[in-house]
Amino acid sequence: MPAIKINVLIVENTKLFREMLTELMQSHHSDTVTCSSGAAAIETTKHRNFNLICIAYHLPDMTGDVLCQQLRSKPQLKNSRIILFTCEDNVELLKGALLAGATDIYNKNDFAQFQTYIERYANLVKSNLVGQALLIEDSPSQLKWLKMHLECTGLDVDTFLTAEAALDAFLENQYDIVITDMVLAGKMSGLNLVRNIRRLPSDKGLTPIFAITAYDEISRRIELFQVGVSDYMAKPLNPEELLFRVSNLIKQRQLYYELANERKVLREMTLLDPLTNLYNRMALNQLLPKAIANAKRDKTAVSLVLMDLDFFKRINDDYGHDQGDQVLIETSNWLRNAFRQGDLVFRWGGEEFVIFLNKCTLAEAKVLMEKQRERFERHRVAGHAITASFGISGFEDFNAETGYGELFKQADKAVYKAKQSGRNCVVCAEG
Ligand SMILES: Nc1nc2c(ncn2[C@@H]2O[C@H](COP(=O)(O)OP(=O)(O)OP(=O)(O)O)[C@@H](O)[C@H]2O)c(=O)[nH]1
Repeated sequence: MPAIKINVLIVENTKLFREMLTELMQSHHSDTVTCSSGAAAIETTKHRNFNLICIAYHLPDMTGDVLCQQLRSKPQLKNSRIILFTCEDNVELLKGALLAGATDIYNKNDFAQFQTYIERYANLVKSNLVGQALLIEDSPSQLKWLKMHLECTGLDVDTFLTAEAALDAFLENQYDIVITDMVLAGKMSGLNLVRNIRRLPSDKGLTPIFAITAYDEISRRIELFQVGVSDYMAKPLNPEELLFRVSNLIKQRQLYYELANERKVLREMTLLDPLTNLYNRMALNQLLPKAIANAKRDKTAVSLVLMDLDFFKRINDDYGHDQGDQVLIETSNWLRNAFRQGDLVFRWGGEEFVIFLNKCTLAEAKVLMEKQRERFERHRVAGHAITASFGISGFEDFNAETGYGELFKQADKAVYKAKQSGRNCVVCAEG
């Protein structure tokens, strides 16, 4: 059974477009009602709720934004998605429609875009989640209601009225998400339950926690995030929003596991540096010659950077080896997130890193590395002021015999020059 039934109201007086929309909605098994005027839509929604309303901007008796405003004022349609359709690109008109309460606006001439939107919406609504949820709520009726909605998505749900009992279950079992009210029946509050979970070592402590609260004030929200909840919603809960948010958290969690597993496999293959989790020298020897040969074949420019931290030995000598390690770890985390997909970052050894920049000319690489150099200058790394020197080589001449070995040699010479020139600078190889 799908978690949420899609009820659609289509307000459109052009027969062809009305039929196109109806067909699309029915292909996703939604209940569809059609009207051809604003007045008919107002009448139809007198006592009915729709979670999706599609309105043509030009209706025989009113414009779509006026109808949108009237529908929005009905309490049962407060949270509906209202989509307006127009053929016009008039910015003021579009702005007015959003102000009137439209969720989004689609151009009638780009039906494919709307099809994609509906597919995504339908997939999310009907998504079959696989996982185990721990649900804690002190009101038995609310607990039953929440359990029913969560189970409709495919989740297995264990329920508890108190945090104490829930925590015992949490320690014994493997849950993909914890959904908890903040005010609970026992002595332990929802906040304390979150604190207890976050304190746990290992992956258990990272389980997504979704908080439900009766009080939606800024200070409470900040408090929730501070103790470590992943997301929250204030009562009264809208089941559709709740399920989307819960589904997002579970998918993020699953993605995290997939990445963690991938990393484990790589480490086992001894391609990752154990301290920084960056690719190591062995990975470099496997990946770089191939990447450079591919670039040559595709005639795309690439650049190779050698980055060497300046006076790194002093950190070890003055603050200890652990602090030195922290600097290396934080530097690696920076570098890992600093470049585009397709670029590769390696720990070459000690405090030396190699960065392969795909589809990047020497001039572009210089600008990028200048930014990284400034970043070191501006921000402390693991609490320490440290700078770095960069040597860059690149190839744009695709007929030349230059391969990985030559590029590496040139970058190495350039970084040597950077060190000789006083460090904290970027030097490009002369070719
Ligand atoms: N903490 C820590 N230190 C390391 C690691 N690998 C290498 N080192 C240290 O890194 C230091 C590198 O020192 P040097 O080669 O003199 O380089 P530097 O002090 O950065 O000086 P310049 O490169 O000339 O600016 C040595 O003291 C190594 O022991 C590591 O994994 N962790």
